[in-house]
Amino acid sequence: MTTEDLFGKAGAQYAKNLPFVLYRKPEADQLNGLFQEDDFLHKAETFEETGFVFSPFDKERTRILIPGIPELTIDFEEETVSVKSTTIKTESAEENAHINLVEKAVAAIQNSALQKVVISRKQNQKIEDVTPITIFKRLLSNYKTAFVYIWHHPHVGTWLGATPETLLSLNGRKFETMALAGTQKFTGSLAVAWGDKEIHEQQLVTDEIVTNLKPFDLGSLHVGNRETYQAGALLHLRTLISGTFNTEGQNLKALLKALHPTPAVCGLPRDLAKDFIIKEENYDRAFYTGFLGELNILKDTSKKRSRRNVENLAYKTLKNETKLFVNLRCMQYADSKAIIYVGGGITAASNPELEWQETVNKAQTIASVL
Ligand SMILES: C=C(O[C@@H]1C=C(C(=O)O)C=C[C@H]1O)C(=O)O
Repeated sequence: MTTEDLFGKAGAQYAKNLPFVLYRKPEADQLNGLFQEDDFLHKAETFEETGFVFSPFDKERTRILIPGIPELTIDFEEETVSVKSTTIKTESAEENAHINLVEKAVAAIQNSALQKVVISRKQNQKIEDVTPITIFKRLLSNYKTAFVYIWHHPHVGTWLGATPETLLSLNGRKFETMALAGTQKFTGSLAVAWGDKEIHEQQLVTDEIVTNLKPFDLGSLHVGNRETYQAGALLHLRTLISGTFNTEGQNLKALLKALHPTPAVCGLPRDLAKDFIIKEENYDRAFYTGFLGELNILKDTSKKRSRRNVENLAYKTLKNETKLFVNLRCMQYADSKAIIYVGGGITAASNPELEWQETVNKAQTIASVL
């Protein structure tokens, strides 16, 4: 299918108010899409389903599935789309409420076993005369290293995002995940200094992911070096974590239960952080900080034709692949407004005003495509 056909199909689907998702994986040279012919709300219950899963932050709530095998484009080339960036306007009441909540989180960390908690908020932004598919095109053009998507379901709404964070990539016995935390503005160079707060906060995430993976039947585990990673106008600290399981066909449900929500979006210890979030945040995160992506898609992973394997060409290596991302840097599209979701990790060393500013910076990177 051509890119134009895929966009045409998505536009028609949106006009008919039927479920669909369009997405591009990080650095990929293909655009993918999945379309549903009716408005049935399918659920991902066992994680043995095939399709595209869209899961809320709260594991107890419905995880939505658009079933099937994704269509892909063969001629995808990113257009460079220029946009006049919208500037976020914040209210002082929002600022005070966020700062108070961060202060409360710091006090809870000082006075209990809580070590880190991610505090977030939503920000409404007026938009005019722009379709969600146009916003998606702008995200594609601005965030080449991100997982970029537009997801629509008539019973749920329209969500868009460009997330820098992989939750889990699983192909046969091989897996990859990452610890991403710590934020500063990108000002032209990756050679930046990081404070102790950010290094500590990110190390907590790495350690917790490794601890949660250890009970599985691992063949190997590799924890990469901590590196500075650019996500649009922001920089983060990132550690890639990869390895193999001893057998194929891991219990995906159990793995996701172990990994999600990571301390990058919830906190540590997980239950204490989650209780704090549910009790204190005072709004519904819905799909923000949940996860999304391809579930159990059969992929041909055989090596490209070479002299050595030419006689083996009859034996294609078909493996089930799952590629899930954390739903960050995202927004909900509603008639004339975008609801942008942003947060940041709080530790004992957090400065409440700086944490507020971090959420403004994050909202601003998303608003730059509106
Ligand atoms: C929670 C968000 O991002 C997470 C929190 C970060 C931080 O606290 O510095 C950085 C990257 C993400 O792990 C968000 O973007 O809304």
